[in-house]
Formats: sequence, C-alpha cells, structure tokens
Amino acid sequence: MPIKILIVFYSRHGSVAAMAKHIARGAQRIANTDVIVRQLPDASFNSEQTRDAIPEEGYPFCEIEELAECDGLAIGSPSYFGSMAAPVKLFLDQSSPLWMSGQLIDKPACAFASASTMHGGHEMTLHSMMIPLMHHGMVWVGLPYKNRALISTTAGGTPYGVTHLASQTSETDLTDDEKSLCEAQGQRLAELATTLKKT
Ligand SMILES: Cc1cc2nc3c(=O)[nH]c(=O)nc-3n(C[C@H](O)[C@H](O)[C@H](O)COP(=O)(O)O)c2cc1C
Repeated sequence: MPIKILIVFYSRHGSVAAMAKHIARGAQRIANTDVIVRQLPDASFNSEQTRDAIPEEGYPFCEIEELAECDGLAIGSPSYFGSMAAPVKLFLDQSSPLWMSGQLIDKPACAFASASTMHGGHEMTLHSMMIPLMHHGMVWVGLPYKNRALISTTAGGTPYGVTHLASQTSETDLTDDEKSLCEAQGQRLAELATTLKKT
C-alpha cells in the first residue's frame, strides 16, 4: 500500500499555493508515496453553504475524510495577524470526530506559512497550526539545520517548518532557499510517514 501524504492549504494570492507545489515535489522523491494536494475555500460569516463544491481554479477542496485517511500531513496558511488564516482554523475545527476516534494519532505533521513582513509572525503562524495537530496526537516534523538553506536564507525558512517572505507587490516567486526548504520538508514528511507506518 502506498503512503498517502496530504498537502492542504489556504492561499488568497498564490504564495502558499506555490509552496505546496514544492512540498509535493519533495514528498514525491520518496518511493511508494501518493501525494494529494488540496486547497481550502474562503471562510464566510454566512452559516449556509456559500461556495461551489468545485473551485473555479486550482486544486479540489479538501474533505475531512482525506485528512482521516492520510499517513502524513502538511498544512499551509498565510500569516493573518501572526496566526493561521480563518479558513484553516475552520477546517481544523471540523476535525473533532477524528480527535474522538484518534485517527491521526502517531501520524507525522508539518506546517508551512507565508507572511509579508520579516518579523510579522512566520513562526507564530506555524505554531498556531501545530497546537491543534498536537491535540490530535500527531508527531511534529520540523526542519533540521542539516538543510543549509536554513542558514543561508535571507527570506523565509525556520527550523519549525518552512516559511516564505511574501513580497508586498503580490509576486509569488519563492527564493531558491525557500524552494529547497519546501522540498526538504516534503521529503522529510514522506520519509517519516513511511517509517512510522511500518512500526
Ligand atoms: C487579514 C490579513 C492579515 C495579515 N497579517 C499579517 C501578519 O500578521 N504578518 C505578516 O507578515 N503579514 C500579514 N499579512 C500578509 C499576508 O501574510 C500575505 O499577504 C500572505 O502571506 C500571502 O499569502 P498568499 O499569497 O498565499 O495569499 C496579512 C494579510 C491579511 C489579508
């Protein structure tokens, strides 16, 4: 049975989506790995269904069942006020049945984030996503400093997970160091998912 890696994200302007693509590329380096990339819809104040089931562009929307079935998770968000964006919180808040059943226990998870200022909350945003996943019993996957891009980067990248310093002009180009760290993170997630599934 292949290992299933779920990469799920919310992105309004495309930076987090660009990171997801490179994380997927890294995960695909590990043999026998299926990589599933999904996006999240905007959050709405209306309680009724406000979105089409199929997005106008990009990846399909993520279903909670896909979270339940994954062997490893990468979850991504823009930094909004130093924390995860509402659509990501809304998605996680729908995961309590999985918490009750313990379906995510001992599965590896990592987070990725984009922020438009250097000190505007890269690490806090990763931590905000880490907290609910630790309640689920997931095993946190950071980025060790053997990835030398963590030292050379002049933009995003942290040992808690990869980040991107988004430009104020809405360009979504990742630096070479950010791309390399995204790929390292995807690869490490898939390696650990493979190891943990065997034990
Ligand atoms: C409501 C809101 C709050 C934001 N708060 C922060 C913040 O606290 N720190 C920061 O560096 N950037 C902040 N930003 C900028 C976003 O993090 C940036 O636009 C985002 O990383 C782009 O990701 P995307 O291209 O995937 O949408 C904020 C943007 C919005 C719309």
